[in-house]
Amino acid sequence: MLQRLAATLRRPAAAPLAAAVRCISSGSVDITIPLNFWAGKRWTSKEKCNKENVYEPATGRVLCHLEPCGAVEVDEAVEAAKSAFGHWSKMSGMERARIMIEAAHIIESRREEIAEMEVVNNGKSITEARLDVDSARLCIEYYAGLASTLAGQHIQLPGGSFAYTRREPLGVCVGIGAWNYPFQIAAWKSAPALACGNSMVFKPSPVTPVTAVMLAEIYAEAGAPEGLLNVVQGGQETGSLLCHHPDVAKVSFTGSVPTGKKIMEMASKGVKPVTLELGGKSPLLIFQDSDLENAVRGALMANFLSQGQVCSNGTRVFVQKNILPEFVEEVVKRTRAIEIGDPLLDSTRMGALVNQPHLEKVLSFVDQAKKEGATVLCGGEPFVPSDHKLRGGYYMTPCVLGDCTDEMTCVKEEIFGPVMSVLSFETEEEVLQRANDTTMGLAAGVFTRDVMRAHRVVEHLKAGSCFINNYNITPVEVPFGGFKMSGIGRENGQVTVEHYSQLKTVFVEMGDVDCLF
Ligand SMILES: NC(=O)C1=CN([C@@H]2O[C@H](COP(=O)(O)OP(=O)(O)OC[C@H]3O[C@@H](n4cnc5c(N)ncnc54)[C@H](O)[C@@H]3O)[C@@H](O)[C@H]2O)C=CC1
Repeated sequence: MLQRLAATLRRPAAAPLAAAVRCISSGSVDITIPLNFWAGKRWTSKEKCNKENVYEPATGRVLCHLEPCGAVEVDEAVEAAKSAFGHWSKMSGMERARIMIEAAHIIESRREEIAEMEVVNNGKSITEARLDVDSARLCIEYYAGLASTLAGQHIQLPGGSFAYTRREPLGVCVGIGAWNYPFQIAAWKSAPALACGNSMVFKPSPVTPVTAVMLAEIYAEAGAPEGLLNVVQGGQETGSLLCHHPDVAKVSFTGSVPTGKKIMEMASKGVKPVTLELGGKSPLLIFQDSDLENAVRGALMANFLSQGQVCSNGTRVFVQKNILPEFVEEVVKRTRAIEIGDPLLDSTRMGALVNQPHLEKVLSFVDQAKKEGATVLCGGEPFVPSDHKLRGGYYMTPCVLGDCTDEMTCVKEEIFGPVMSVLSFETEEEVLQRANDTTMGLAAGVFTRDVMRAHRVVEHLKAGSCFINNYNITPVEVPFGGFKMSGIGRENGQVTVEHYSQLKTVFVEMGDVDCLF
């Protein structure tokens, strides 16, 4: 394990390797080895043009260079996946499960190393990165468990004839990921795909190319056939080559709504099924009979995980008028206390946003909110850590906006940063109408002690993932996905098997052919 990491990273000459492996520090990592992976090996890209810098958000340093894959490399990766599909799809569910469980064990043993690389490339706190690695592992374990349960039906027909159904894999699936949960997204897509007997070519976001390759290597080390999970690097051109590829059977995408629409359009040319996990502008409803302590905790969890860069975040926090002052006082106090800084430190609760343009975009939403009449109750400013090496990092103070109204940009548009908009409401009917008044429908939450109200409200919320008295909980056994423009299909849970397999019906005649001619 240590050797593999040593090969992955080039450290400053003075740093003793063993010590450096045990405690990566922000600003100390350079990645020089290739980040593409297919047919069981890492590959450099043949396309030397359009090289892009990949940054370390905590420091603003260049971490590595990304060379996007072109048509030749995409073909090679798809070819490798086709070849692996030939072996993998013929294995029994139990045989596939054994390899997936082994991959989960390797992830467990390399938890810290993977989490550290996620932090270095993404900027989130090490505490959260560890949980993401755990979620990836659990997802692989969960689908390994389901692999041997895939089965069809037997249907008795007249005269002793019968039919049966077979649940078959689709073939080579493509996964395209966003930058906010790089390792976890790769696992959430590959685990159900592989459990169903498919192979996969995964394209991470060009902003966070590092950890998906580690997952591909882990499957290979666990005994998967060469080419089972392949990683090609690149941006929209590489993604579009994958979506249009004639040997690709399905595309599963996580990212923004505008890109999701393009993916669907491209896939439609080949009548390929898509799974789309897109953005949100989710509501969180806090009624006056809530347990206030839990409601405040829920609002913080709904807004500030991963520096607010979470698709399911409940950024429209509707608070019933009577408890608004108390709620705001407590939420602001706790937001001010969030420890911002070096994401590799255990004490840090909020790291750096993913890159400079994104930080500027989030800050401009705060400026716009002020212009439109919202009150900044705390935060919303660039943050410069005292540690000198972090001064080029992309930090901001988490922000709570008060006096918000439904028409404001901060309430209508997805900010994808640590900005909570607080709104006041009076009645259940009113808040439901306002909560549903959006083209998105990824998630929604309600805090109340009234059990009847909780279920009534949830029934009327137009969102794919609803939370009662909690928020942003994503156990892998539970389906996750959106209504309306937040997406199509689901990730996690048993239902996802249906999105990565197809049903074949076999009719069996036991008598003579009843011919009309
Ligand atoms: N619903 C969900 O589960 C999640 C949704 N998101 C959404 O993702 C967005 C942020 O992530 P970004 O990476 O900026 O999104 P994005 O849509 O810009 O990019 C996502 C991925 O699509 C690729 N891509 C871009 N254009 C493409 C094209 N024309 N053809 C094929 N691939 C293309 C990118 O290279 C990247 O890998 C937010 O809006 C957020 O809400 C993020 C995480 C989870």
